[in-house]
Amino acid sequence: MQSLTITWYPTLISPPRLDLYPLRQIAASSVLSSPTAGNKRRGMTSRRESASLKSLASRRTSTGDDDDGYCTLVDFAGNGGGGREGTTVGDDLVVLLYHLQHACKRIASLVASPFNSSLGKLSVNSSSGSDRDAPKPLDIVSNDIILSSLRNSGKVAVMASEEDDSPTWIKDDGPYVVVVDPLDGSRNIDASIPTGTIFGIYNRLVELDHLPVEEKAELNSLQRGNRLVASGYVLYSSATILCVSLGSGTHAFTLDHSTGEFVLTHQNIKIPTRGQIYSVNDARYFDWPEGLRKYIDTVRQGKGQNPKKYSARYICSLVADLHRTLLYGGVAMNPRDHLRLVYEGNPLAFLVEQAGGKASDGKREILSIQPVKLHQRLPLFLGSVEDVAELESYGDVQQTVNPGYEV
Ligand SMILES: O=P(O)(O)OC[C@H]1O[C@](O)(COP(=O)(O)O)[C@@H](O)[C@@H]1O
Repeated sequence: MQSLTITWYPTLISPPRLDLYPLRQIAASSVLSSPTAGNKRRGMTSRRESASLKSLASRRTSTGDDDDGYCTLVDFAGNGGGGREGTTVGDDLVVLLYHLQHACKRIASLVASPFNSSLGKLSVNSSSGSDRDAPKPLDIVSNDIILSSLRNSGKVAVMASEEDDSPTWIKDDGPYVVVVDPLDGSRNIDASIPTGTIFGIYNRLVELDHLPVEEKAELNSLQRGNRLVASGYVLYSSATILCVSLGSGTHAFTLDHSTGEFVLTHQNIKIPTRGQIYSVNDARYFDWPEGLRKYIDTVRQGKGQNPKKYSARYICSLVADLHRTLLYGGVAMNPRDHLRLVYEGNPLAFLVEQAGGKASDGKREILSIQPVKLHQRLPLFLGSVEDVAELESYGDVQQTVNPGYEV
């Protein structure tokens, strides 16, 4: 992949390396803490009383309840919030999350920067000859930002990205594998339409350590979605929202620009079991199979299992369309083989299932599909359990006709 050197106006300083940084100090460090609401508490724990940090952490519950109600992502994860049932979130994962969220803040400021508007418009020729869309400079810069954050974390063995033909091996003993779409929806960026970063985190498969680098990089990246340790997205919109699952529930944090922190705003998101919204590019109606047409015609008229007339919403930006679906219910879909299993389908399916929803390719559960190649594409149906199940019951919902759309 081509690399690009671009100067931009950074609004946030680079973080200190936290690879071996004791986790409990992350929450206490004055470099990382917010200067406002949590100030008093953090100041209290910064030095003299660092020994009492552990007791402070245990006072704050894993549900994210805090003495002043201000709970950052690092506080939440560092205090065990959202870990798989009966387990806490390990220090390594918190360090990795810290670096990832910092990278996303940098991308957020880039996406919104008046000095980089032209970056959204250009396309960079991809030399790979693959069937992937030509990346925009912003895609490449975002990719570089994520890669450097993963390197700095010291916790990642391999990164597999939409922007690279093959996975990048980073560190032999990194405990994690990260799959990522650094900037999804960038085709719309010059119109300031919301975009997003999507990521998934797996454990490194130690049983593959003896293999040549290229081989183990690829096999580590092709893990089934049901092996995900964590996944998330960051939505760059009117608010910048980081939505994550660490294996128990789906939680969203909103960027507080006054402190530069992601703050817990939506704990334990539950997708309504039924919605009243469908989200799809329905200009493709005449290329759809019979089953999908019937389903959409039925719910539009209020003649489905939910006897209400459905409404259409389609931003054409996957993270934004999914975020709305998580909150309001319904179904977000792309019925053609377009979205990628490894770094779009799986991470989003994990979030949807952790929020009590359903994720399907129209026939199979997304998380059960064994990926066979990094940039594998598939149809995607995500949303409310009952809506996705009803849609699947029409049988023929995957679009196989794909004339090659220009827009
Ligand atoms: O053209 P369609 O089928 O409506 O696809 C739109 C989808 O493609 C995306 O833009 C992703 O495509 P890329 O990964 O190629 O950028 C999504 O954000 C959006 O949901």
